[in-house]
Amino acid sequence: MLVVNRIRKTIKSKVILNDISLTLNAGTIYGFVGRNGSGKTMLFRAISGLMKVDAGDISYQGKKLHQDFLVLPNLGITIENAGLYPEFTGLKNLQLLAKLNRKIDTEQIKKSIKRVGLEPNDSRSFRKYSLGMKQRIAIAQAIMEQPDLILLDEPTNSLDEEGVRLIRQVIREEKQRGAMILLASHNKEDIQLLADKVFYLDAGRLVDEVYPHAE
Ligand SMILES: Nc1ncnc2c1ncn2[C@@H]1O[C@H](COP(=O)(O)OP(=O)(O)OP(=O)(O)O)[C@@H](O)[C@H]1O
Repeated sequence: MLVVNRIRKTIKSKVILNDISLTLNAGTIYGFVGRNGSGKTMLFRAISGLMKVDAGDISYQGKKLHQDFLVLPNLGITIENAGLYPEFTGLKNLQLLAKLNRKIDTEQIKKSIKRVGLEPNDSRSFRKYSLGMKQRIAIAQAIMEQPDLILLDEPTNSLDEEGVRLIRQVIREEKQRGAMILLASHNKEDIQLLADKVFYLDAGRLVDEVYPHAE
């Protein structure tokens, strides 16, 4: 279980996250919606541990972030530019990242690349990838270690129709595997089709909890 307890964040006197509390469970997809700049990405950064909050706390399986661990363990995330090297292939990039945790081997990395519809042995460097391919490899990286918690920020952005279908299927499979998934998206269909529960953010505040199939 992930518990976000009254977190606040102010940057340059602007309140970015305003007293946000959430209790989230495994095997569930949570949708986060709201206008540009409403705080979805910042909330994900706070939950992952990439950004410290000014007040409140975040705990996962009873352990506190920044106290018991620096970043959440067993976390897959697409929000950052994943730190991929432009000169290396997608596979080589993921192999380098996988070395950090030493949890998976090349076969498992290749499987993850295939799952998002890319060719693991593609010899092109990441620099030459199209926007959609970059998006796919970021998702492959987020899921490759079978994390318990997956944070996806606009995962279907810049994907073609087939890519959107495929990535939605991957997200469903990850849920079935038991992962907790946080999904920020401006794509209404993503939210309606995938989310079990939806939170609405407005100017850093969690204003509403809405149900995706209500409309
Ligand atoms: N590096 C930064 N430094 C200062 N303020 C920032 C920074 N990044 C984002 N912000 C501010 O934080 C607020 C929340 O931004 P955030 O990126 O979380 O919004 P979002 O809901 O993800 O938006 P979008 O729908 O455009 O992705 C905005 O007011 C934004 O200007």
